[in-house]
Amino acid sequence: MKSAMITGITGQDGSYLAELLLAKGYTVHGFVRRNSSTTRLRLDPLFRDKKVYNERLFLHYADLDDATTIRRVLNRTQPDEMYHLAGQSHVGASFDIPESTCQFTAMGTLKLLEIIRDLVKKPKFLHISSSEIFGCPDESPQNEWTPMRPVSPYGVAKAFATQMTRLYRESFGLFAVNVICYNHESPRRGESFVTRKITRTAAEISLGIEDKLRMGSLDGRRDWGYAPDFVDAMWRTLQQETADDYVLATGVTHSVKDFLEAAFQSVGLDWRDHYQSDPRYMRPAEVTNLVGDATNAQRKLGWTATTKLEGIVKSMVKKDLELVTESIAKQK
Ligand SMILES: C[C@H]1O[C@H](OP(=O)(O)OP(=O)(O)OC[C@H]2O[C@@H](n3cnc4c(=O)[nH]c(N)nc43)[C@H](O)[C@@H]2O)[C@@H](O)[C@@H](O)C1=O
Repeated sequence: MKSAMITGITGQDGSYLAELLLAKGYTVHGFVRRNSSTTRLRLDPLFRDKKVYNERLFLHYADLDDATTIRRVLNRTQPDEMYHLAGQSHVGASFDIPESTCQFTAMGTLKLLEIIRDLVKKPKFLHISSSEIFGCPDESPQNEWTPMRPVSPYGVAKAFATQMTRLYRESFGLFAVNVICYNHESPRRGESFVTRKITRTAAEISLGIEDKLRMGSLDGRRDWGYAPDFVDAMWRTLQQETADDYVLATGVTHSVKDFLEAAFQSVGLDWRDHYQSDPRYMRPAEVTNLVGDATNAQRKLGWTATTKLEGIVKSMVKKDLELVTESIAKQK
């Protein structure tokens, strides 16, 4: 049976990917950062299955800049596939912390590529890139050949890592893939991203424990897909004979305002009664209208994004209503 290593296993995509690979019979390893909390909520369902937890799921401490530990663990575990999903992924935050964003997202990826280049048994490597590499592009929709014109420190870091992944494929012969992911959401999305912030606050307002939703610009449009669809495509990319780059997107955009309206409507509220503009959430530069062309993924992987935004909003609001209700009950 195959084995895989996942960086960023505790995140939204990492947890869905771990589930998918375990269901396919893989042994799954994950790198996790050491901190004082051992709570890993998104992996809890996997930890509860004692057979999986004891025999096929292994977590290893290593920060992305700890090359010695990463090399040692990779030498010991010898995975067939490596999915590199970790890094500072908040675009807004990258304007406040550009150095650490580049250290982990850009240099962290280069370090992994360097380690793999030296391994005797080289795993197939996937780098999760981002539509942020296109920034404000001249063409729409964007594909794998659209020039990179990033407008955030995060986008610049991802552009560097994407180009390095291509270079290690073309110059050093690694099986190295970029998946250029447009926004992808789910009930496991981090609460500081706009979709989850909206669904969480809509749930709180409808249950009477919050009144206002403070936000930045509502004008941006996003090509929003569903995270479990995206991790399925990630797995497919490493089952191919040759490595390539793939845009993963739905090809349809909606505005932040559309999302807001849909989420509030689903709990019977009008967002205009609760929305408050807050300059803290405005960014120095915005990508306004990114939309992806996933033809390459469709043709080579047989993949299309299946879940529509309406279904994503509903599933997120439903989960947040459950979570907020639970936390209110605990406080009583
Ligand atoms: C593809 C790409 O996708 C994601 O990056 P993002 O598109 O920046 O996602 P977001 O949910 O932070 O913002 C979406 C939009 O919503 C606006 N917005 C308004 N008010 C708030 C607000 O209060 N919070 C946030 N976070 N955004 C706000 C914000 O200005 C922007 O126009 C990451 O996964 C990234 O890793 C990635 O690769």
